Amino acid sequence: MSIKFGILTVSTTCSQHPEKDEAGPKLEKEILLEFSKSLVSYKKIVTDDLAAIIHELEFVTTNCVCDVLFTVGGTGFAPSDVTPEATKAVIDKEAPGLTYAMISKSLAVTDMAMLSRSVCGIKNQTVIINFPGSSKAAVECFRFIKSSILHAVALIKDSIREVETKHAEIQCNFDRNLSEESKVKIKVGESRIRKSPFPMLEVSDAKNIVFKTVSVIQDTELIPIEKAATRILAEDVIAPKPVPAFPASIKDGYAVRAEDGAGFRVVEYSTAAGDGLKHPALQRGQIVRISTGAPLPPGADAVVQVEDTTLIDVTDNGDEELMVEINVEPKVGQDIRQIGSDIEANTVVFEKQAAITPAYIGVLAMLGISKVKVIKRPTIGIISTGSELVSSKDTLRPGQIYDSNKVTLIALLSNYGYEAKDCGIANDTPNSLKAVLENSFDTCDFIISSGGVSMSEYDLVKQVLVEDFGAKIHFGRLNMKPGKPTVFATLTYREKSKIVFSLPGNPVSCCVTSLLFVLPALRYIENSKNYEEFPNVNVILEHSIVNRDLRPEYVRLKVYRDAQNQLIAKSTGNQISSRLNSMVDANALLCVPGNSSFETGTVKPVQLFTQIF
Ligand SMILES: Nc1nc2c(c(=O)[nH]1)N[C@H]1C(S)=C(S)[C@@H](COP(=O)(O)OP(=O)(O)OC[C@H]3O[C@@H](n4cnc5c(N)ncnc54)[C@H](O)[C@@H]3O)O[C@H]1N2
Ligand code: MOO
Ligand SMILES: [Mg+2]
Repeated sequence: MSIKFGILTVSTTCSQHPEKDEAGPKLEKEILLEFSKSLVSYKKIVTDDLAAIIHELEFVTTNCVCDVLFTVGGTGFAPSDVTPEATKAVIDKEAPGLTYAMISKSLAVTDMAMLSRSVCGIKNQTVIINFPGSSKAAVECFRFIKSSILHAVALIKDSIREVETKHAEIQCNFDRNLSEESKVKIKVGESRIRKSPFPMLEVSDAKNIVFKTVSVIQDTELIPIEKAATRILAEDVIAPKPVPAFPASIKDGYAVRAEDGAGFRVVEYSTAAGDGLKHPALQRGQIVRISTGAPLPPGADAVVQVEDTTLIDVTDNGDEELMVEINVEPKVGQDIRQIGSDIEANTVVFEKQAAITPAYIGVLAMLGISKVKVIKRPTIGIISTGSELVSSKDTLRPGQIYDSNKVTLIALLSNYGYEAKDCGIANDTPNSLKAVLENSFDTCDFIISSGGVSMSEYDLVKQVLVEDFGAKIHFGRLNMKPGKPTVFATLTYREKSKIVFSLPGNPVSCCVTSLLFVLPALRYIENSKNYEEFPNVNVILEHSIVNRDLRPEYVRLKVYRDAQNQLIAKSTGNQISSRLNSMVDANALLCVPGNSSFETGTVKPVQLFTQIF
């Protein structure tokens, strides 16, 4: 993150003779030495005048001229020293920790630090920090607080990436109680690898390795039915009560005694859905007006729909029916849902290992079941790696790009019902990778990272996994395009097993390998017995497809139905693995063997990973 600094020298003498200002220039030099990518965007000298200082502070903070503004001078006991008063008048929030740090560390240098009245605080998005006027003291104070500046600015600007990385580092160091550095050293010169040490595996072999390695989860949990869609039942569901629990009318009409047959009848009362049974049993010749879903009154054994009746008489005010003619011979049980006719009590409604669909949830609700026991899912964490990455909420510096993999992966998993946690972005340095991975292992069991797995000296993910976490790399290179450097690893962290997929950083490679390995692994872990691949369907190719690479290529296709209801497939355009647009409308993958082509009109099986709309 680049920071904009400001220096406001407060000195009546220097405002008249700027060449006498020593502290300002020395501080500037020190800032640029420490924050090489940052700049000092504001420099000014004002007199020791309360109004003049306030005016400058207001100007800088209102116009976001800088992120951190150091005032230099005017913090002592002299009558003219009013910088702290001006600062207090401007800031919204005080930052006494900064003041405390400066004073306590300065006391180790000189007792005179006792006389400092320095104030620090925040106004809008700017931190204001009062330094003493002597150049030595100003530079010293800067050194005392410089370690907090990056994080302070990131927090104020809500710079997600910087904050997450810092938190991960702090958390990691805190947990270990020591700032243990990564054991990995970046390879230089002749030690850089020029050939991958990992054998190139076929996709099918890699998948078998994944299925054999991931342990099948036995844990269960009780969750509210509202959250149960796509989850796997851990036990049979037995109906605690019948549905319906009372004989209910299927029609709007009249509850009758079938043996009374057709003819004129007295309408005793009316009953609607939701009404309880509060009336005595029907006697010969009596009927009850009834609505669909209402409980059948006692004594009634059939319902005659209103269309099969004629109104004969109403009350004087015309509101209530008195007499109706039943036009058809009713049959016993006609238009009645008997008790348990939808679901019988004490029967197995759903068997364990069923995947819960929305209608399952409705049936559970019908049975009065509000919680359901399901197979526990691993906690999933997503990491992006790359020093070039910035959250799309942040501002880009030259050479940086927005992180798209993390949000894509989280959304992709959510699409298939899996919740995943954002575990931040790691820089391509051993320490940052170690800290971010470690933080993810603290809270997650199934980690998906992207980037940093290919051949450069900054592709350090595998090394950090092995050297810092003792991971076993099950595979590190696959014969596929995109997705060649895909990594699958397992490790034990604080006595718990962790599964790690480190996917290639190219956005398409990351998506395709998620569909081919990550999702299958998650589904297999949860329900290995009923595991099924995404469906294969035959499609007609709208155009020829050529693969010039030696690796089998997983071409992204859009499958649609033509006017004759045939399934047609067309490519989603340029298939380069950086072009995420080739994924956006894709609903299928076609595997084209290395160095071969498929002709227009040929029928090929594709793997459908989402619906055909
Ligand atoms: N000498 C070789 N170089 C490369 C090989 C190889 O076999 N030999 N393989 C290539 C292939 S194939 C792929 S795929 C990539 C994979 O690289 P990494 O996994 O190491 O990923 P990075 O180098 O970190 O990044 C690659 C590319 O993707 C962009 N990226 C990374 N993360 C994100 C993200 N979260 N959001 C958006 N974009 C991201 C990154 O900026 C790079 O442009 O390696 C080839 N090289
Ligand atoms: O395998 Mo890389 O994933 O071609 O782009
Ligand atoms: Mg790389």
